[in-house]
Amino acid sequence: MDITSFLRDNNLSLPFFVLSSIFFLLLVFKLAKPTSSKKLPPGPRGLPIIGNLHQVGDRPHVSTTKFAKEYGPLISLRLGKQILVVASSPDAAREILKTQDRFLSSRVVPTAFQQPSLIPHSLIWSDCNQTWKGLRTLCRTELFSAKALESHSRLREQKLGHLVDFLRKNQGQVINLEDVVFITLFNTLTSIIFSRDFLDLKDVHGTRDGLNESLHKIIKYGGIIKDFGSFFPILDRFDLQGIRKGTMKQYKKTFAYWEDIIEERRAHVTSPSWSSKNAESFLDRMLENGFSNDQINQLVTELFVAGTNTTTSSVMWAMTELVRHKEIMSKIAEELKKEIDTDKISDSQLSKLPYLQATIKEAMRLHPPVPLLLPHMAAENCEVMNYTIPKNSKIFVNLWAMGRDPKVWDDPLSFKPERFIGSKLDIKGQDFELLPFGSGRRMCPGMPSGIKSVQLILASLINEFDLVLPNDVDPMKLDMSDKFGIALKMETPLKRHQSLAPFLCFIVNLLSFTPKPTSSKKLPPGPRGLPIIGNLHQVGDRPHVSTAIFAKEYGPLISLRLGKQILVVASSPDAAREILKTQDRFLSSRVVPTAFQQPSLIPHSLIWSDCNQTWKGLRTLCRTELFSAKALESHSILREQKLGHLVDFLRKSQGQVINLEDVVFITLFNTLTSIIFSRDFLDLKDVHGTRDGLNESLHKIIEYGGIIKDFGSFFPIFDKFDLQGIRKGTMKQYNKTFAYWEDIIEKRRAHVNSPTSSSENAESFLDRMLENGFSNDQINQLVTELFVAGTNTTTSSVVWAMTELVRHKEVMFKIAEEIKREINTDKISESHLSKLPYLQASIKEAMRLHPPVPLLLPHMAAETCEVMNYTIPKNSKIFVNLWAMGRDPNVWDDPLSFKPERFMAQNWILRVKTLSCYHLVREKDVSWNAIRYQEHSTYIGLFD
Ligand code: HEM
Repeated sequence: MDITSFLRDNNLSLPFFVLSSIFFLLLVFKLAKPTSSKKLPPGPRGLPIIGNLHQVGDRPHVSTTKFAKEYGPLISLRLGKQILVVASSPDAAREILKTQDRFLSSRVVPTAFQQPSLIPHSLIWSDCNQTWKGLRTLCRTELFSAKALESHSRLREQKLGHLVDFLRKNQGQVINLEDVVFITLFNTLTSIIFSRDFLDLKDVHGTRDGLNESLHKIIKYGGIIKDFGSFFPILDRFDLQGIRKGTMKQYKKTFAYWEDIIEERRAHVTSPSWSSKNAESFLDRMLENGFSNDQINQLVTELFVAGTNTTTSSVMWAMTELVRHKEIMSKIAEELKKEIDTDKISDSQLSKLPYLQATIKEAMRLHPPVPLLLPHMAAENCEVMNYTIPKNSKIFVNLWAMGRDPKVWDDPLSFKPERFIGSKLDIKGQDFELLPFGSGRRMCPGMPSGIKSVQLILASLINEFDLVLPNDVDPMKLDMSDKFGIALKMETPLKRHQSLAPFLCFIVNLLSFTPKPTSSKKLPPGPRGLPIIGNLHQVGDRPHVSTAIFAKEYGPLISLRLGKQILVVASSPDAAREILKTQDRFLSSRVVPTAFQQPSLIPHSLIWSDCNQTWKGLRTLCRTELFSAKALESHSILREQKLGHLVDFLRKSQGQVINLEDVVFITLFNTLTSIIFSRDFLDLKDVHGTRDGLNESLHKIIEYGGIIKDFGSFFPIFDKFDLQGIRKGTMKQYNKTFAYWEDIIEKRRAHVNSPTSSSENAESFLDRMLENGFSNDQINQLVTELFVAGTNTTTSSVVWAMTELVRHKEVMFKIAEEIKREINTDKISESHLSKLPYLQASIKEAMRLHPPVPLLLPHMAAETCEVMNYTIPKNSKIFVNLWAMGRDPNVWDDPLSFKPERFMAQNWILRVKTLSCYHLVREKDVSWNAIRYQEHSTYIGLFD
């Protein structure tokens, strides 16, 4: 029957038939498409906007293991906009890495590696495209095939020989085990790639620097978990955490090490006489394949980053377990004795060491160097264990959770290599309960080389050295916690254990490993805090006062915890000396207050930079042009002129209510703007009424900078959101401020850049900055810092001193007498100051009781270090409480009295920049009010 007769027979119209057929087909299609109606894998409930961000923590392999216990082997989380799926059972891993491998093998590029010039050439971060296939094939053939491994075996053995020789020669000395293993592996790889070593085992004492430091920084950037740009794509392009920029900086430093070698070999390879048989290294092979410098740099760095850190981490974890399990170490030593009859162990002998191999598997089970694999990404929506994984989800496989799961392993937390003896279970990607190198198309291509290196290093070390814990230290008390990164490392590496001193087996001689003196020491004492917020509720709005009270109870060096931030406060001269002198090198970094964390400006900061090149350059420029004796001398006329304006103004305003703080501020500000821009910006006459315009903006910036309850800094997870609007508010005021001198900069830039310009024509500090090639951002940042740091502190000193003089008329009279006696001109000039010791003593006394920056600006510990027998952990914020010291009866007699006489006998040096208080004393009929005390100002007088 045809359709027309069917319709006719059933009394149906054609349109009705067509519509119902479409409806029917859609229904069938919908029912047949299994994924769309499925749900996301279960997981913990998140918060609005941030999702589960606050629940992931710094050790995501551990937190997701906990979630897996509650929600099952496949869970999903939401970090901002990003969906994360984590598999934590062998079955879930099999579905992801085998069944759905085709759809789930794309990559999510971590922010650090999103470098436009390099990422198109990436092996690790490309999706499974042609570039990726070509690179994997090249690496397989030239680096990891049986033939390639064989041809590199001599190199590997040679580098290991250097390590063993080095350890032998350094018996009894402090050695950083992790670093020497890293250097050995790194030099092996650079020898294969560039035919030369780049690092030197002898440099291992002391801190890392140069190439070694840059590589570790790249690895660190790559391992950043709290990468907010990836959670909130809207923020991504701003690189607010400086991850992309920081990584690129280190990349460039790294590339410079082999730039010349590439050029030299490129000349060879492209010469007409070149033949493939001449190829000496992997570099030659890349050049033969027409690789550009960017392609070479990218591949080489990826091999370094992926290959050295993971292998080092595997060796370190295995070694640590062996130190804890002497019986296993002895069994390996026996196996070596039985099977190896040569002096040196070679690649080819490794297959005879099954117990060593079992030990390595066991160490990788408990401590997989890449605990979540590298992040995979779903290229398509697809289905795993009856759940939907949406396109673009990030996917992790939690090897750490599987390795410790009692459903998968008997007695999972015990270290028992025996479990692998006689078992077919291997680490080569076929057994889904044990996948240290991954599985499927993204599996580690370097596995054959990685396994060989770990086996060879461990065998050689155990063969030559007997690792024991001296001083009867219980090895089971070693700290086994780990730290998440590109490769999982020990939180307290082996070298750090003070008591861990492995010694040579046959020559009984100590070979100790870096004992960091800090590890056994405690934090300075302090009041007990609450969970999460710590001591936040106890600090109050006047931290110099609250910490002075704590110091009375807990001693001169205390520690507090504000959220995540550790705060150390010194309140005695001895503690201050240790911080500012003895440990100055380690404790002089800065914590940038939220207000000043402005990506475009902060790299140019003088106040907030660590003691780096920028900082040194800016300090030198300021010293020469602003604060040297010559510069001070050349600006003295300006200073006296502005002071003259203030005196005139006060004379004219007799009998009126004057805000002393504001007129002093304006005077100092105009002095500084005249030095910098050759003009005044504020007008004394505007002082009546409220502050507005530039004056208001500057005060708002100061206010933002001084906010104490800055929650972003206590809870870094919130920092990026700027919930209190501190960064945004400051930037708004900055922009308003900069507008005041924008035109002046442009005008002077045209002058300075003109062909007729000469250095001798420089009229102002602005001209000097322009001569030095400063950008507008650099100028704005330095100028604002000078204003903020210089004017407010000096104003505060003047106002406090003046207030004390008003309270102590007898001191005021003595100063007046001194001036009358010593100075016989009408106007006081700067050259008169040395004749006024009592005035100077009064200023010292005011500064003792009212230090304008009572806690100094926050310092930061660049390294963990020791002060007064306590540990100050790296990244702690450090304050020195001048206010407490100035009022301490152990330091000063009768500390609360204002007595300039106490300074008369001594020869204390204090540089004073202003004398406005003196003039006010002479004009006794002027009154003032509204003195706003800057008791908790956070600004230092750079030149006070
Ligand atoms: C014990 C040492 C090593 C371990 C435990 C290890 C582990 C891993 C893991 C787990 C992955 C990610 C797999 C995935 O995302 O599914 C990986 C990827 C990778 N590894 Fe290794 N690795 C080691 C040594 C090496 C070495 C020596 C090299 C090269 C010199 C290397 C080069 C790579 C590369 C290039 C990738 C990315 C592959 C791709 O995305 O296609 N690895 N490795």
